[in-house]
Amino acid sequence: MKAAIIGTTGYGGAELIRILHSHPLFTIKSVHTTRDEVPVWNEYPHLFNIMENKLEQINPEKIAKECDIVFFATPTGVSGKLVQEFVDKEIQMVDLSGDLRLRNTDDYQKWYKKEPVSAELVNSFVYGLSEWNKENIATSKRISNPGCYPTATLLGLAPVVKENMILPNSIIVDAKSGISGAGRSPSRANMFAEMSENFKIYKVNQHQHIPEIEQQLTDWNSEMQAITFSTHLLPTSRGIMATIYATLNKSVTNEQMHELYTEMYKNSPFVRVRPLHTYPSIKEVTGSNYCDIGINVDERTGRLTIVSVIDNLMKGAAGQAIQNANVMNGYEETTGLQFLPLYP
Ligand SMILES: NC(=O)C1=CN([C@@H]2O[C@H](COP(=O)(O)OP(=O)(O)OC[C@H]3O[C@@H](n4cnc5c(N)ncnc54)[C@H](OP(=O)(O)O)[C@@H]3O)[C@@H](O)[C@H]2O)C=CC1
Ligand SMILES: CC(=O)N[C@@H](CCC(=O)OP(=O)(O)O)C(=O)O
Repeated sequence: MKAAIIGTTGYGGAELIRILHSHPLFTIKSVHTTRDEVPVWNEYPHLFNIMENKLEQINPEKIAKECDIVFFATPTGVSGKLVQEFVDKEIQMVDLSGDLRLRNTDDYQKWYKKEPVSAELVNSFVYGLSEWNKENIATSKRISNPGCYPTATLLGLAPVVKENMILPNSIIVDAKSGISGAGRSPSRANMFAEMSENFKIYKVNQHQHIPEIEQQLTDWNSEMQAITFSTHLLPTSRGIMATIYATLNKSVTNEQMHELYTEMYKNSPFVRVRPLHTYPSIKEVTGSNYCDIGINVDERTGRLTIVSVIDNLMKGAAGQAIQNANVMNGYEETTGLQFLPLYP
């Protein structure tokens, strides 16, 4: 299948190139920009002598004629508009932004502070949390890829929320992300001198991923209530760790909880539930599409601690986008994604 990438010069676009370049079933037909039509390696010297493509302006007619699938690695507020230029065309779409995830368009307006696209357009996209929405992804041609923090958080919480094992108002998510999560556009807050040897909290109780996480939690279990969700910036390039706390609604042992997680993810090749009393670090998934999860039941407090780690650019963005494209096309979900974590 022939693929086009829009938003190529950003970090998500670069990661899509890294995966698609060696994918056996997709080839990169065209890569797009709103800036100069220069060879990709001008923008990304690490692709010198590897990728000959020139960046091209975005021409929806031409892209739809030449390609079978288009990936939008474009900012929120941009994707929603671009997608509308493709809806009347025969082409599969995978969008990495937040524009097509929230079914309640008032929520979008409130949390993103931008004009939403129509609910009809949002509803024509399937939410691409690959592990838990496979049937819908397989029969769709339009995927709205989850946010990076929601991916780590939701994969961590799914077993206990679906099995109704926690108090509905007790979820606290303490999440941390590497700086590439903020994209490639420079900002003062993300400069080396600001971020090296530093650790910051940001968007306190205001993060735009809160309604996305709550939407999925209540889809799974209508009892679920508002969550507390805090985001922090780590002085690393990649990686997300979500440390999640929730109060159990009954007495459960560590062994029972571990069995539940292992059972629920036994058919999910990218989710690795760690053995009891071992916990993942972000470096153990860097460069790969894995989400690694460690759990612990604190018998003293009756609370569950869940640690969920991903690479924000892989399982949190481009990796999951390709996983969804695989599922959408009936390919094995791991195709072209079997990267080992890059360690150390
Ligand atoms: N970084 C991450 O870890 C994650 C990102 N996401 C989401 O994925 C999307 C891409 O993220 P990321 O790669 O980090 O973002 P970047 O800011 O790094 O890149 C976005 C790219 O979009 C292109 N772009 C900007 N404005 C327009 C426009 N008006 N029309 C067309 N293209 C435009 C730019 O390319 P050019 O200037 O060449 O046109 C730019 O390089 C975002 O929506 C982000 O929220 C989701 C999960 C994780
Ligand atoms: C580290 C960092 O700044 N991360 C970004 C993730 C943004 C993102 O992925 O945006 P959408 O999913 O909403 O499109 C943030 O916290 O806003």
